[in-house]
Amino acid sequence: MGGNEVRFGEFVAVRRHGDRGVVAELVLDRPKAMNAVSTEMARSVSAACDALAADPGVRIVVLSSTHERAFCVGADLKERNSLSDAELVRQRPTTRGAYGGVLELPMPTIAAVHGFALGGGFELALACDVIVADETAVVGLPEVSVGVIPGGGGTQLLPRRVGAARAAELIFTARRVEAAEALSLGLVDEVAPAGGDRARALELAAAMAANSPVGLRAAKRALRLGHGMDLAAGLEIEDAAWRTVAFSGDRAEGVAAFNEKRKPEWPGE
Ligand SMILES: CCCCCCCCCCCCC[C@H](O)CC(=O)SCCNC(=O)CCNC(=O)[C@H](O)C(C)(C)COP(=O)(O)OP(=O)(O)OC[C@H]1O[C@@H](n2cnc3c(N)ncnc32)[C@H](O)[C@@H]1OP(=O)(O)O
Repeated sequence: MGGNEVRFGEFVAVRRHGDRGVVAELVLDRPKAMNAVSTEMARSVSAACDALAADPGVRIVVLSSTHERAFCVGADLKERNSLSDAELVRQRPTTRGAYGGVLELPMPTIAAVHGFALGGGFELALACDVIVADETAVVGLPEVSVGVIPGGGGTQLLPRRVGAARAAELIFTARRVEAAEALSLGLVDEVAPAGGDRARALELAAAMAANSPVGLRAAKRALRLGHGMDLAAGLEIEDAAWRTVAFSGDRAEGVAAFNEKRKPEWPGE
């Protein structure tokens, strides 16, 4: 891939975009296996997420793929075929680290999906806040067709996106959903022209990254923690998040910049 990137193992890279690299792109780069999530790949995704979460200079993360026909095809079924039961159990915390790592990134995340995003591949996208697809995207949770269940958060994240009944239909039928229907069902949030998912995701990321990094992270906390709560409890979550920005340098700079009619220079604290 070249350019300004940091590699995490053989199959994952992080590239930085924008002035001061405020947008980080976490790139799935295992083209020989359509980005199937092996133990090694999960370890690398987990390590990349740990590094991004700890970097205050990263305002937005975009999850993308170098494979021409796939975002990610899910768990590595070849590797799984060779694992003993004990090895499968031993391997799960590593894979959990990858899915939990993406889900728990403290800054807004955008998945750029083209081609196949199936099983654990779509679950990685579901762990992001926004999913930008292109016209070639085909998404789904086919796990029950191979004798397992969506084990990367899909049984919990999908209903939160499309409702319990539609999530049940999609998981029980194991069917694949093409881009136009995926958009109509709310499985993805935008559909760009074929080949345009990454460019659109980076464009969206740049627009978000122009805003206060403190505000972005506090708003994500409120959205994530409050989702599904009753209104009173959710408002308490919002109040707690508000307190983390109310006395921040970003708030002072944002208000001053507005009144001085200039672009803010966010201190990020
Ligand atoms: C959020 C917090 C949660 C915390 C808990 C987290 C716990 C962590 C553990 C969970 C991990 C996720 C688990 C997940 O839910 C389970 C799964 O993902 S099961 C797998 C689901 N995926 C699939 O079923 C897709 C399988 N593949 C296909 O259907 C087809 O390959 C295709 C993608 C539709 C493409 O079809 P074709 O174009 O015809 O191409 P081929 O089929 O010939 O494939 C090309 C080449 O790629 C290999 N390949 C494809 N998919 C996989 C795969 N999943 N694993 C390994 N290899 C794959 C295929 O074998 C071919 O290889 P070749 O034969 O050429 O060597």
